[in-house]
Amino acid sequence: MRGGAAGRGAALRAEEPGDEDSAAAGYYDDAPGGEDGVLGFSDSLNGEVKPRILLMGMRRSGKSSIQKVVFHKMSPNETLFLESTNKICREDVSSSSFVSFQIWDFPGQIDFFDPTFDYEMIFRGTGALIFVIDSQDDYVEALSRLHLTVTRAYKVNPEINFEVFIHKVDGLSDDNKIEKQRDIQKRASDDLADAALEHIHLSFYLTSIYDHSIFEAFSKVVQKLIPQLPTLENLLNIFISNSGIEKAFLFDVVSKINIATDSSPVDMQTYELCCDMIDVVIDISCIYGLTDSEAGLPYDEESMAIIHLNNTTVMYLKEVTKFLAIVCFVRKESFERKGFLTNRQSEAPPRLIDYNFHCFKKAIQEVFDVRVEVQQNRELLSQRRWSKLTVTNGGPSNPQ
Ligand SMILES: Nc1nc2c(ncn2[C@@H]2O[C@H](COP(=O)(O)OP(=O)(O)OP(=O)(O)O)[C@@H](O)[C@H]2O)c(=O)[nH]1
Repeated sequence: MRGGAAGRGAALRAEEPGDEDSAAAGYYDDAPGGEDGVLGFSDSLNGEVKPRILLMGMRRSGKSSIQKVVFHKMSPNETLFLESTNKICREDVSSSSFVSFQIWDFPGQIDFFDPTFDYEMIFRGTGALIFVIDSQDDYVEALSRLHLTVTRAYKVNPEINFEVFIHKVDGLSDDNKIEKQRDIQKRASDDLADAALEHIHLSFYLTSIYDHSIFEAFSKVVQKLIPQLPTLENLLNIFISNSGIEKAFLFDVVSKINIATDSSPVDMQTYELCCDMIDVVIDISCIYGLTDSEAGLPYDEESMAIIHLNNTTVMYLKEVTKFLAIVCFVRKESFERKGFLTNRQSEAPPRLIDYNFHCFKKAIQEVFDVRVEVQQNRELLSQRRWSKLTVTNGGPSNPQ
């Protein structure tokens, strides 16, 4: 590895979920503020509205494991010791400028008829519903649960993206995986067709926490919730075509969620290499980049790494924002191409890729600034509406 992962001390973390084990009994803790990461439903619509991703499915299907592996860097083997979830656990993920959402982990077998379970309130603010099916288990009951959940949720909020994770496929042969997916997909669509709801779209993914498939699937779920996705893709396309890059990914460094990529096809191996490179950078920086007094993950504007592979391809990682990194695959000759010459003879011209990256980073910052501005305007507007409402309802300017 050349270059270095030299970033220091930047705060980089998904918000801690709180301790689920300490949650109160019942489906949820309805104390305002939702202590311990367990939602207080009474305050669920207050504050910043973040898209909600729900993790649902049968008991022991792997919901909590998915959350722990993707967002808490838990090693897959450790999930063997996870206790069963017995109430809804909410976690805020605000790790990047573009990725900001809440994950709600549900206990298996939620009872929709339980009066304490206000499913309308939950589904109303939901962006994506991930239904996890254990592929190593009998899935007949899971499919009827999926049908019930989807139809209920759709009635309340037809905008929800329905994502089905056919999970734990690590124990299956390739043929078996395809066969299971085909069967589950067919049965789920038939159930919807029987209820005259064939227009509800379900997306299916084969996942396992023991490889990168879970990160890839989660990335696709999250990408659908990023309104700026087409802009990001466009910027990546411009960047790669002007720099001779073959493939570029924008990653959230903490979760290794791929926020966006250029429009050329993605293959699993490339994706895995990117994840490995992020791990290398963060791990090396953690060990050698921090002094004793510093805490947290060492990642900042100086973080970068260059790895020369043995097939004349170069991997190039660079910090884009506090939480995002770009990872590119570029041929050696394109990587070494120089940009324009400066007026000063003594100065070596910069690498083209570095110069173009600089422009790309600026453009991303602008997209982010617009997002912040829109959010601020929205907040201002709702504040004005709110104050108008309170004045009209009994304030001094009430004409009656
Ligand atoms: N082989 C395999 N096992 C998995 C995978 N994901 C989770 N598991 C195992 O499945 C078991 C149940 O996982 P949990 O995450 O506790 O399941 P859950 O859906 O949250 O369960 P409840 O909280 O009871 O609803 C654990 O022993 C995990 O190690 C996977 O991808 N492959």
